[in-house]
Amino acid sequence: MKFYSLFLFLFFGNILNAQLPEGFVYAHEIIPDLEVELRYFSTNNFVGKPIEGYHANRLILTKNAAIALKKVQDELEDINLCLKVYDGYRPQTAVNHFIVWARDLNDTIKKSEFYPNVPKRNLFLEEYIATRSGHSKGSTIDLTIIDGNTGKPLDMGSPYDFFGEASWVNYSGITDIQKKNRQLLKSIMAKHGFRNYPKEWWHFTLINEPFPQTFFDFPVK
Ligand SMILES: C[C@@H](N)C(=O)N[C@H](C)C(=O)O
Ligand SMILES: [Zn+2]
Repeated sequence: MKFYSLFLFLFFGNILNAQLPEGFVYAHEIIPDLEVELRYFSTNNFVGKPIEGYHANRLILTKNAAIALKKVQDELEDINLCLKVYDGYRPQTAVNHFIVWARDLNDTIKKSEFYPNVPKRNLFLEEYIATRSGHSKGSTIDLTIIDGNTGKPLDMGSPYDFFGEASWVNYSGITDIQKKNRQLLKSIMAKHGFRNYPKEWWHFTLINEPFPQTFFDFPVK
């Protein structure tokens, strides 16, 4: 029976993955209980609109990144915590949408929420958003930790995609609990092969990423 289930999983898994480039998976195939809220598929992001290239709330990652992330999730579940992912593979089309949005300096509808202290014209310059993003290589993830019972995110001292010093990993103006939560995320991700981006506590890249030179541009659907 077990063999039969495995056969079905591999067979249908391969059909589902057929639209994805070799080496990519839907993260739920590897981590079925992963919480995913792709912010760029929604209006709850720094642009205030759904971002081009995102057609579904489906997390796509390289298979290597998904397997490593599963180990993080398993370890967190042992202490009644879980991961919540806000972004993973990001098509270049989406990055191009950010670039076009950034040129319109009059559109600051989400400034007070996401970048109150950084001039819009500096968001790329100060490296809060990249014109060629690691996300497009498929092994970079934006995520936080949530409570296993309530589903509430741990307090990280600043919200996801808050661009500014308060989101720098080593920012000193946060409480000890917030520092401890950031360190927990950073250390458990490091243990399973991910390095953190010092300006964003939520942004991690698999150190041995399989496509270090390739920026993909297939849609998220
Ligand atoms: C936009 C933000 N979530 C992010 O991922 N920033 C980094 C620098 C990127 O765009 O790759
Ligand atoms: Zn990121």
